[in-house]
Amino acid sequence: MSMSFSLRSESSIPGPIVSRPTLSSLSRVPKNFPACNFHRHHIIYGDATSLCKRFCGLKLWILQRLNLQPGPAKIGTVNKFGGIKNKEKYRGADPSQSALTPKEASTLKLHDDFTGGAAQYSLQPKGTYLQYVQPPPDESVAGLAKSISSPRQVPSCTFSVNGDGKSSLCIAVIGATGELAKRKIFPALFALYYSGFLPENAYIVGYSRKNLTDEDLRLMISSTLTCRIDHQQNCAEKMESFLRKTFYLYGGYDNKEGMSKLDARMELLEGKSEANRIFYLSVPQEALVDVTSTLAHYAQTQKGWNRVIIEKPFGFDAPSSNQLSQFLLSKFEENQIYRIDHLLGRNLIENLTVLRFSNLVFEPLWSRKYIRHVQVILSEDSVEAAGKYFEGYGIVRDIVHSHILQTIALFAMEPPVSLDGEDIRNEKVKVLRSIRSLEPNDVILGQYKATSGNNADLYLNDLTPTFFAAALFIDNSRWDGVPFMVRTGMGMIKHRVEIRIQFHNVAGNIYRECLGHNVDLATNELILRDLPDEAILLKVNNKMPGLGLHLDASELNLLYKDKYNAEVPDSYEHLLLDVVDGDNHLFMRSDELAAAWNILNPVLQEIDNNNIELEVYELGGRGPTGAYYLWAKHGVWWADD
Ligand SMILES: NC(=O)C1=CN([C@@H]2O[C@H](COP(=O)(O)OP(=O)(O)OC[C@H]3O[C@@H](n4cnc5c(N)ncnc54)[C@H](OP(=O)(O)O)[C@@H]3O)[C@@H](O)[C@H]2O)C=CC1
Ligand SMILES: O=C1O[C@H](COP(=O)(O)O)[C@@H](O)[C@H](O)[C@H]1O
Repeated sequence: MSMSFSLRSESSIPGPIVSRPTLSSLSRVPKNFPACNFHRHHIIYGDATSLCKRFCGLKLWILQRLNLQPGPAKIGTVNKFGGIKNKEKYRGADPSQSALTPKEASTLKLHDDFTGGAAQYSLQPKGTYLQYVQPPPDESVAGLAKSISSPRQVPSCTFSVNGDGKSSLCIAVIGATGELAKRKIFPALFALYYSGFLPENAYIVGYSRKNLTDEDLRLMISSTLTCRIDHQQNCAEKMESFLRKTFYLYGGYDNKEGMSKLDARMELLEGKSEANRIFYLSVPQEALVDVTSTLAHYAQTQKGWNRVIIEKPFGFDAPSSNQLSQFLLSKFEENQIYRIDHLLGRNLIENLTVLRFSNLVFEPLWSRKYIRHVQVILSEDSVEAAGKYFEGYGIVRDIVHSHILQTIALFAMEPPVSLDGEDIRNEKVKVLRSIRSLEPNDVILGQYKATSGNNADLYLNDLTPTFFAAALFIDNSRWDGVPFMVRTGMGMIKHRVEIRIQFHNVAGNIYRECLGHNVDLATNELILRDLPDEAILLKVNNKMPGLGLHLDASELNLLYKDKYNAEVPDSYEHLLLDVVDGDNHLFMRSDELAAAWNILNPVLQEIDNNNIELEVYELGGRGPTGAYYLWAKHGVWWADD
C-alpha cells in the first residue's frame, strides 16, 4: 500500500516560472514569486607499456608542466568583485605587447585579428553599433558544417555595444569546439538567457584553436539549443538573439596573442561600464596550465570581477592535485576559482540542505543516535563516459572523489552559519577531514566485462575501475560508527541516483510482536531519490484498515513529477547560474579537494601499484558480488535495484 502526501506550501507556487526552487535560486526569483528573503548570497587485452604511457605519462606530464611554470605571480589585488584591480601589472612589463584598448580596437580592422580573416566589423562613428558582415564560406569549416544537423541560419546582424552604463557579463568558453561545450555549456547558457537569468548585456565568446568564424560557431551550436517543453514562447526569436550575442575567436592556449585578442574582443563588447567575466575552461587537463597562465595575465578585466570555471578531473592524486591547486592559486584568488562537478547541480543535492535545515522534523534525527546507516548510490546504465578521459582515471577519481564525497559532506555537515558559500565550504571541509582514510579491505572495485561484440571504446585497461563500493566512516561525535555505504558503477542495470537513510529500530517497541522479522517494518527509512523519478520518500508504519492489528510499512511519497509541473533544469544550468551569482557552495575549494584526496589515497595507491584485483561484472548487471558481502559485513541490507 502506498500513501501519498502533499507538501504544499502556504502560498501556492505560480506556473512555469518555478524552474528551480532551490536555496541558491531564491534570491533571483522574479518579484511576484512568494519566497522568503535570504541573504544571497579494462581489463587490458593490450599491452602494459602503452597502458603505462597513457596512465602514468599524463600524470608525469602534468607535473612536469606544473614544475616548468614560472613561480607564483599573482597579479594585482582582488577587488570586491573578485576581480583583479591592477590590470597594468598583470598585462606584463612590455606595454607594447599589451592587449588593445577599446579605442584601439575600434580603429582596427577586425578582419584578420579577430576572426581569422573571415568576418568583418565596422564601427559606426558614435561607437554604438558594430555591423556584422556574413563571411564567405571557409574551407576549413566545410567538414564541420557538414556535420551540423539542421543548421538554423542566423542572418547578418547588428548588435549594440554596451554603452548604457549597465554592467556587462562576458562568458568565454575556452575549448568551444569540444563536446562538452556543444552538448552542455552552450545549451545551458541559452537556457539561462531564455529565462532572463543572464544580464541584458551578456555576451558569449567561444575560443579554441580551430579556425572558425562567429557564424560557424553559431551554426554548430544552433543544433543543440532547445527550449524547455514548458518554456516555448518566442523560442526561435530567443535563439536568434542569443546567437547574435555569441562570437568566436581562435587562437592558441599558450600564447599571449590569443588571449590578448580575446581580451580585446571582450572589451569591445563591454564598452566602458563595469564589466564582469567568466572563463569556462572546457579543455582537457593537458591544456589547463597553458590556458590558465595566459588567461590570468592577458584576458582578465579590471573593470569588474573575473571567475574561472575548471572542469574535472581535478588532478590525478593528492600530490598532482595539490600542485595544480598551488599553480591555480598563484594565478587567481581562491574565490575566483569554481571547480565544477555537474553532478552536484542536481536538485537532490540542493534538497539535502533544504530538507534538513528548513524542516523541524529531520535535523533532530540527523546523527548516530537515530541513524543506523546511510547509503549513497549512483549507478549508470550507460558506459558513455568510458571513451573519454575516464580510462586511466577510473571511477574513484572521476565520481567518488568529487561527487560522492561532496554529497556526504553536504549530508553530514554541521549547520553552517549562513547560506554563504564560504560558510558551507567551511563545514564541508570539516566533514571531509573527519572521514577516515579508506582501508583497501573496506572497498570493492570492479570493472564491467566488455565482450567481442562491444564497441572497442568499451575496453579499458586493467587499472581502471568502473565500479566502487565502500564503507566510509566519519570520525566525529555526530557520526561515530555510522557506516556510509557507497555504491557507484557504470554499465549497471539501472540509472539510479539516491541516498537512503535507515534509522535505528524503535527501542522497546511495544508493537514488536506485530513486526516479526519484517525488516521493512522494523526500520523507518528516508529515501532521497534523483533517478529514476525524483522523489522524497519516507517509510513509516501504519495500521492497516480493518479489524485486528496489522501493521503495514507505507511510503509517504513526494513524487516531483506529480507535484511540480515543471521541467528540472539541467545541472550545468544550475551551476552556471551559481557562478554568475558568485555562489560557490557547490564548488570545491582547494582544502576540500586535498581532504578528499587524503581519504582515497590508500586505495588509489593500491590501484596504481596493481595490488587490487578488479572484480569483473556483466554489463547491465548488478555489479560485483563482493559488494553484497561488504554490505552484509556492516550489517546493512542492500536496497534492491
Ligand atoms: N564531456 C563530458 O561529459 C565531460 C568533460 N569533462 C571535462 O571537460 C573537458 C572538456 O570536455 P570535452 O569537450 O568532452 O573534451 P574535448 O576532448 O572535446 O576537448 C575540448 C576542446 O579542447 C581542445 N583540445 C582537445 N585536446 C587538446 C589538447 N591536448 N590541448 C589543447 N587543446 C585541446 C579542442 O579544441 P581545439 O582543438 O579547437 O582547440 C577540443 O575541442 C574534458 O577534458 C574533461 O576534463 C568532465 C566531465 C564530463
Ligand atoms: O561527470 C560525469 O558525469 C557523467 C554522467 O553525467 P549525466 O549528466 O549524463 O548523468 C559520467 O558518465 C561521467 O563519468 C562523469 O565524468
